[in-house]
Amino acid sequence: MGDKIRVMYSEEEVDKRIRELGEQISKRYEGKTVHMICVLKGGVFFMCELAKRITVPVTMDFMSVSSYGAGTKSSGIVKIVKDLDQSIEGRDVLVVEDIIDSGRTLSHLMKILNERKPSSICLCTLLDKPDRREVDDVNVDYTGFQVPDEFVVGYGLDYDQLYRNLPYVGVVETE
Ligand SMILES: O=P(O)(O)OC[C@H]1O[C@H](OP(=O)(O)OP(=O)(O)O)[C@H](O)[C@@H]1O
Ligand SMILES: Nc1nc2[nH]cnc2c(=O)[nH]1
Repeated sequence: MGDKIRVMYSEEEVDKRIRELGEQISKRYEGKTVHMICVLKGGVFFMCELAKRITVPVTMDFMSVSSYGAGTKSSGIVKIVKDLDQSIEGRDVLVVEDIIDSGRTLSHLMKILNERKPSSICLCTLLDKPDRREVDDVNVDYTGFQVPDEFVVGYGLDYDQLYRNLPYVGVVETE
């Protein structure tokens, strides 16, 4: 019973990479407080693990967005389903995502957040699928892994809401 999942990045590989990202981010924000914004739901697992590896002071907020899609294709118009609880004006913001695919969600979201006048804003994603990009204005500051054009699950990423809790990144094998 259940789908077969092929491991793409093991728990150990993901943990190691998150530690490296945590070190880089801690250096960049030395002397500052980093205000981490998690894009729900997929970003939650990465956000928690990354936050534990950051050594400068951290505050957190959460946001949920959905794309107005035409069919299955994202239009890139982002509707805010749950907005941030706090203002980001004057803060050093780090947006944390699980995956960037077409780039449409983040392109739109970063514009919305920039209008709120943060002191700085960076984007960190666990996974990036550059081959799928449809927009060219998404600047990714920190990437865990670049992945090929396969549908990945685990570490926050779902398939029909399942598999988010897998402690590794994998691909659902269809036979
Ligand atoms: O680059 P794009 O093509 O715009 O796709 C990326 C978006 O898709 C995923 O979210 P999803 O809509 O699956 O929501 P979820 O995190 O709640 O599963 C991911 O977390 C990004 O927000
Ligand atoms: N779960 C999942 N969600 C996505 N959203 C965009 N690309 C992907 C993917 O590969 N897996």
